[in-house]
Amino acid sequence: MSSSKKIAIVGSGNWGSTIAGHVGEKVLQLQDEYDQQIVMWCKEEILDDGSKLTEVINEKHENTKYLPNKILPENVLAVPALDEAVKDADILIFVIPHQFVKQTCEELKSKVKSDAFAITLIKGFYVDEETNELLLVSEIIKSTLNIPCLSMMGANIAKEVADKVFCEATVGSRDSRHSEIVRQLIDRPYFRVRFYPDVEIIEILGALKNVIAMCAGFADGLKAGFNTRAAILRLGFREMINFCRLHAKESSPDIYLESCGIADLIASALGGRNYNGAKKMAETSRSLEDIEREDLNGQLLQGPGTAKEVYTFLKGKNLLDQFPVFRDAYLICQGQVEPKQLLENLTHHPEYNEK
Ligand SMILES: NC(=O)C1=CN([C@@H]2O[C@H](COP(=O)(O)OP(=O)(O)OC[C@H]3O[C@@H](n4cnc5c(N)ncnc54)[C@H](O)[C@@H]3O)[C@@H](O)[C@H]2O)C=CC1
Ligand SMILES: O=C(CO)COP(=O)(O)O
Repeated sequence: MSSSKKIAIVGSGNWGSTIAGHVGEKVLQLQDEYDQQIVMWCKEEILDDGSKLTEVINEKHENTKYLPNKILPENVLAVPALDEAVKDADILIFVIPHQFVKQTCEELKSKVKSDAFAITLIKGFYVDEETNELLLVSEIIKSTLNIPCLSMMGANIAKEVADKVFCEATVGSRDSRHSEIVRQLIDRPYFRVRFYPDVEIIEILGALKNVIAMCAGFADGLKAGFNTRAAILRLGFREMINFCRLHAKESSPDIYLESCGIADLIASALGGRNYNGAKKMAETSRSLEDIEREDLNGQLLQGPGTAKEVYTFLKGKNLLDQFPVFRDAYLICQGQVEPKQLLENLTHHPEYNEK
């Protein structure tokens, strides 16, 4: 790595733009160690008034579509060409909706520096169709680009981070040099980070909480009592932990109590987009696809796609009965069962058979 490290943000949505601004401000304080310009890959779009999104971002220093009314530091440069954005980057921060990861990584093949490293902030995963095993975003980045990949997840609703409201996050890293760089770039008095070696579990928790947050939304939309809503979160969290244990039995037990675990679930179930979308669905009977398309102005829900992957994985392992909250979340998203079924099925949850 050269002495002045270059940073590329692969993504420019609601969280992508927020983190670009966050890191942009931070490198101004760090001076010589980091290139002072943050390059942010922005998939080009023509806005309603005919202007190009990248040009608007670079002229107004505001992502008017995905992070309106938040001014970005002037050292954040939106770049429409993916290969140009990552060229010479030493640190790549991946923050696109998970459904675009494979295609984006394919486009990046052989385009990144061999001694670069990546960190994923993306909440979602795939299931490999042949093996029925999880295919994590960090693994796709690692295997396609041939560079190490860390993960960072936590209770980080973008708008609040952009407003500099206190939050924390959990970073998965097995390399102390990379950890130190992430600490330098992210950690601030209002954004504290903690480190664990469990890159994969951190990432799986970040994906799973979107599904359980949707269940909280279904329950709230149905005006379930506070006790029932709490039960959904507890049983959902239990299923998250059990799901993680299917993947890696040796994770640090404390990881579930970190920001990437219980805290992200709480934040998302109080005010995340997946929660809000699911609540609207239960209240109005509009489909999640319609809600996403009509109400979110291009921002994307990660919960429905993840619910499908989780369902496929559990079905392939004949474990659906052990995970009724995850099972019902998918069936509700598909319109195959009514949201109220989720509440009715709680009484038969396998938790009650154990002790
Ligand atoms: N928004 C939030 O509060 C948080 C989001 N995250 C996670 O970060 C990831 C990215 O989320 P956001 O930045 O909020 O995105 P977003 O929900 O704002 O999505 C819009 C972005 O998707 C991009 N996009 C659309 N089609 C694309 C394609 N074919 N290829 C690549 N990009 C395409 C758009 O250009 C735009 O930048 C997600 O996995 C999300 O779960 C994590 C923490 C907080
Ligand atoms: O991940 C998030 C907060 O940590 C945001 O969740 P949503 O995508 O549901 O808004």
